[in-house]
Amino acid sequence: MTKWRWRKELLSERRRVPASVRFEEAISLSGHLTSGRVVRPGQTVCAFVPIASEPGSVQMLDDLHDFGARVLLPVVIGRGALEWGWYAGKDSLVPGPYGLREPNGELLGVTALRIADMVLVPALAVDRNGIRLGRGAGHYDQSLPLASNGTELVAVVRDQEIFEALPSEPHDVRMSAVLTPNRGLLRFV
Ligand SMILES: Nc1nc2c(c(=O)[nH]1)N(C=O)[C@@H](CNc1ccc(C(=O)N[C@@H](CCC(=O)O)C(=O)O)cc1)CN2
Ligand SMILES: Nc1ncnc2c1ncn2[C@@H]1O[C@H](COP(=O)(O)OP(=O)(O)OP(=O)(O)O)[C@@H](O)[C@H]1O
Repeated sequence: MTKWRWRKELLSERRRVPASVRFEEAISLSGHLTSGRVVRPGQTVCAFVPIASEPGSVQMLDDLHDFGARVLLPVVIGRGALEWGWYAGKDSLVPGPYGLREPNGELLGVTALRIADMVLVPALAVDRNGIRLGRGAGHYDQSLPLASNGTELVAVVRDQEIFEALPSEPHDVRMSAVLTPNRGLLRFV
């Protein structure tokens, strides 16, 4: 099956998930992130503001922040690597392209993710080898090679979105772990 076909099916599955289930799943994701086993206070985490049916919530960003993590969010500038800005609370988010909400503060440049200890990467699915399927804009595939060695790259998906094998291309950056509501953080070997 092509990447395009996978995306279409995964998105239509996600749209069928009731809001109440998404809400509970977001609480679980947040619980894992602030359990002390995934992120430590003082660490820098690149996160994302979920759109449409993506797993997670703005509350999760607040929880991470209250836990003591420093939270960076992506800002889309053109078609290349993502820019980054600090998350400074719900009220600091402003509308961006594709219905995104983005931080309104200073842009820190594309290399800001070098300071991240962990990057939470939005994904439609991930496979057992850490191959991630995104929305197909290629922003993360261009940004993730700029992260420092040892930075944990974590695909955030629903429990049903881990598959045996997904189509991959040479530019796809492998994830080091996946985070799901019910299984928590699973590292790929
Ligand atoms: N929350 C989030 N932030 C992100 C990404 C993402 O996938 N999710 N990106 C990952 O690269 C970058 C933005 N790229 C994007 C590329 C395409 C669409 C998109 O196709 N949006 C749909 C609406 C959403 C839906 O119906 O599911 C659209 O515009 O029709 C969104 C973001 C940076 N920030
Ligand atoms: N490192 C790169 N350099 C240049 N172009 C790239 C790179 N990575 C991806 N692209 C371009 O982006 C397109 C989409 O890539 P891909 O299908 O892997 O996106 P994705 O990982 O699913 O999406 P995203 O990263 O936006 O969440 C590719 O067809 C390619 O043209």
